[in-house]
Amino acid sequence: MAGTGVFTEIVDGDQVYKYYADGEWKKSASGKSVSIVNPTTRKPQYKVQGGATRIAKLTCVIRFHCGSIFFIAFFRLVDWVFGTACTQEEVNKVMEAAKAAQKLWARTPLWKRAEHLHKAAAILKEHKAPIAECLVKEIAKPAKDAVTEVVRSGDLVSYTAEEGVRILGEGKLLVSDSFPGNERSKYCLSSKVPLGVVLAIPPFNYPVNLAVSKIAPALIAGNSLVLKPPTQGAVAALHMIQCFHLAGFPKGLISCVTGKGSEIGDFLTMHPGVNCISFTGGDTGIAISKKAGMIPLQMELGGKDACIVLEDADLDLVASNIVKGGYSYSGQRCTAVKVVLVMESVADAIVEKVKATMAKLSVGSPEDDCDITPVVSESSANFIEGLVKDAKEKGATFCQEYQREGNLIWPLLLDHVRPDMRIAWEEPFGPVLPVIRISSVEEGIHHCNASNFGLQGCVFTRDINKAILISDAMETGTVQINSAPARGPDHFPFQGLKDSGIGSQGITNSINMMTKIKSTVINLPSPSYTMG
Ligand SMILES: NC(=O)C1=CN([C@@H]2O[C@H](COP(=O)(O)OP(=O)(O)OC[C@H]3O[C@@H](n4cnc5c(N)ncnc54)[C@H](OP(=O)(O)O)[C@@H]3O)[C@@H](O)[C@H]2O)C=CC1
Ligand SMILES: O=C(O)C(O)COP(=O)(O)O
Repeated sequence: MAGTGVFTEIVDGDQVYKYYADGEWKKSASGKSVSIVNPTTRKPQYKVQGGATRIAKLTCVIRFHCGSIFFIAFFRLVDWVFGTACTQEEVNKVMEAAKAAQKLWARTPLWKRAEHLHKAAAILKEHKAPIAECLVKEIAKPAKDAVTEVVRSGDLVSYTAEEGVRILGEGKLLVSDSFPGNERSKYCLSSKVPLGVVLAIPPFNYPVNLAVSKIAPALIAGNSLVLKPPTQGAVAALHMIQCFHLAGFPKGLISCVTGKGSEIGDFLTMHPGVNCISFTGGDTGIAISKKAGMIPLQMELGGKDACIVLEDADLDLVASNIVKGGYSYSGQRCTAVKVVLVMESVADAIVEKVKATMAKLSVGSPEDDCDITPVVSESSANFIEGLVKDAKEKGATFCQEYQREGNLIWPLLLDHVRPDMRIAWEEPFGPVLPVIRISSVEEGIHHCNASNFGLQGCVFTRDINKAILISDAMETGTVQINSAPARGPDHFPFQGLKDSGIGSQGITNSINMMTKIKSTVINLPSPSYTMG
């Protein structure tokens, strides 16, 4: 059970989860806590260190009632000065400890770093049940998917350890005589060295998996790591961190500070002690990339993944992929199918097949492992409802009746969506999927490329030549042929173009991204040619 057994020390007597710094679980001097609301019951479930002060709450009231930018800015400033999440002093200490620990860790043999990671992976998997329980309660992830997230995370950590040993164990030797005008008198040895302190900020929908996808590459490459988990999902992340603690990593190497991103985020992302930021989330990432200093950034942001369906597609395969891709975890995946662009001649058939498959989806609580569960927050449900209302007003065809109870929204397919509707472009992050009927492949590609996002896309056709041409024309980081978009397997490259991100994830790419190249050049007194 969460917070018990090996996890007892991570929670205090008042049932507030502690933050993790310098190898210890601590209570913040802020003396405040933030409640994590269970999306299903809509009641407070857990508490973590940090939290909104009265002033922050007042800020919201004033924003609501008068909306004055001046008042908002003033109260935000007051709020910032008085501090609400883990305090700035605590963050400073975390950064100092991370810097010191990193110097020693970088001198730890690679195979030993890998051993630690393998140990953490095994502990993580051993404790999958309490961590999955947190995912169910904090983010309403269906019970089986919650367990899968933890197991997948353990596998990711182990694979990263193995991959790190392989790719970091290799360097390059360059010789000078390949460049015009040079003799073979210089040998350049280049290898990958750590960046320093990596700041990891994952989103609510994979608080464990998208945390370890940053933690493991950072650590195997010899960096230290500071995690700011999403508030919704923080308790699952703190349990995961305890697994790393139990694996015996040196003090200060890994830290986890909690508190609302809106309050603690700027201080963290602009902290001079941070040498790299790996962020996954929404538009916040765009703002961070403008504020962060001259450090490497890995940004995985939103998406509006298009599914282009040609006349010759296997329609049953298309329908099952649209339902899986559009509605898994209630559409709260950056890689969810977010718009279907189907050729008019097969549109009726596809819509009927999708409707029939959707009718089999169970709707209810994550504890019952339902397919469709409540979305993460009331504000998210309200946002989704706004998109649905807009589509209704503008004449979309509702394939099912719109239903909502609290944060639970029944899966909805909207047919005959047109480009003037918000749902054609915006990311609902919920179980609502628009269908746009197209009369040519070019029209589909044009819609896909007109989006400000460019994460993934997919195309369904039996003609591989057409599929390749379409894939090449789509401005997205990945195109799936005959399958719905997906990030995994986790060693595949994963990247977004345009507003969907900077850099590339995937185990190998993340390890490389969290290192820099260091060269040592040996200058010989006279040219030397092998076997010469
Ligand atoms: N491309 C990808 O791989 C993925 C993209 N996403 C995108 O993320 C969005 C939904 O996730 P969501 O968690 O709501 O995204 P957010 O961008 O709201 O939050 C992501 C993380 O950033 C933190 N944060 C918030 N404000 C700041 C700040 N000013 N500075 C630093 N950190 C901050 C959040 O903390 P807190 O929770 O405390 O606010 C959270 O940990 C969708 O747009 C989705 O498409 C989601 C998953 C994967
Ligand atoms: O966070 C997300 O939404 C992803 O990175 C998608 O992961 P998935 O394709 O494995 O669900």
